[in-house]
Amino acid sequence: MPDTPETRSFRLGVAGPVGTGKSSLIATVCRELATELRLGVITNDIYTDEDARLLRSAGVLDPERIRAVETGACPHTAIRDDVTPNLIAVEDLERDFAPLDVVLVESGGDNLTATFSPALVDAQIFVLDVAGGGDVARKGGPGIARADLLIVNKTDLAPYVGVDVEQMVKDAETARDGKPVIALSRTDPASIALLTAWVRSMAHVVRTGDHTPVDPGPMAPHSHIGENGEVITHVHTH
Ligand SMILES: Nc1nc2c(ncn2[C@@H]2O[C@H](COP(=O)(O)OP(=O)(O)OP(=O)(O)O)[C@@H](O)[C@H]2O)c(=O)[nH]1
Repeated sequence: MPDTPETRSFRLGVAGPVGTGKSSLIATVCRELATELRLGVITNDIYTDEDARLLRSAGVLDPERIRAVETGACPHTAIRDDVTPNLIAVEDLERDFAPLDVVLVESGGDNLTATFSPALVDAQIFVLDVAGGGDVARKGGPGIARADLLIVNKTDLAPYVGVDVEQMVKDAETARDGKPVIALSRTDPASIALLTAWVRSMAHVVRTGDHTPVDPGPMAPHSHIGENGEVITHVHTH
């Protein structure tokens, strides 16, 4: 179905390495904003609908508004190269619950270089966590350097993993040339308020037509082991 101003939502991607807290962040956004904004969620998992089920069981949004895309072996392909299954899922959700204000699209947990195509989302959040090590923000990559928002997540764990959050945020800010960075923990209400303020303000900017989606750039060439043990190499050039 073609997009019309009435049915088109703000499509917000959430990407980042496995286990950095993407689903939890989406649950937090839903918990905080579901009474204020009309929300929907699309999850991407390789072989299951695990993330969608987890979010439904969190009870933060009408379960019907949370749908899963199973991506097959290469999770970033579904958010970067062949976004059709995700676009169909987003448009179905927008049609079934029209009008929606925001559809959050969670990528399958991947590596440091996976990013969304601007053909699928209007803006994207890249999620790191302190448990991945304090130096990870310095390693760069398209998501860290150019996502619309970078989250340094699970700051409550920093003392246990010996990470200096302030330094990690400084490193991230240096890598990002002034683009926003939020140090987040689900146990820190002030950090959650910063996140929801950002979502709210992006939703407004997108709605008023004052936002141009930016492509963070392609991911590096890499290989996966396929279901039958074969090596599958991907070279993403766009
Ligand atoms: N201490 C702490 N743990 C967190 C926080 N946010 C998420 N977690 C935990 O981190 C783990 C991974 O969180 P998820 O939200 O499932 O991470 P994900 O990035 O969606 O994971 P994949 O979809 O598998 O890539 C879970 O055990 C969460 O409970 C946080 O702010 N603090």
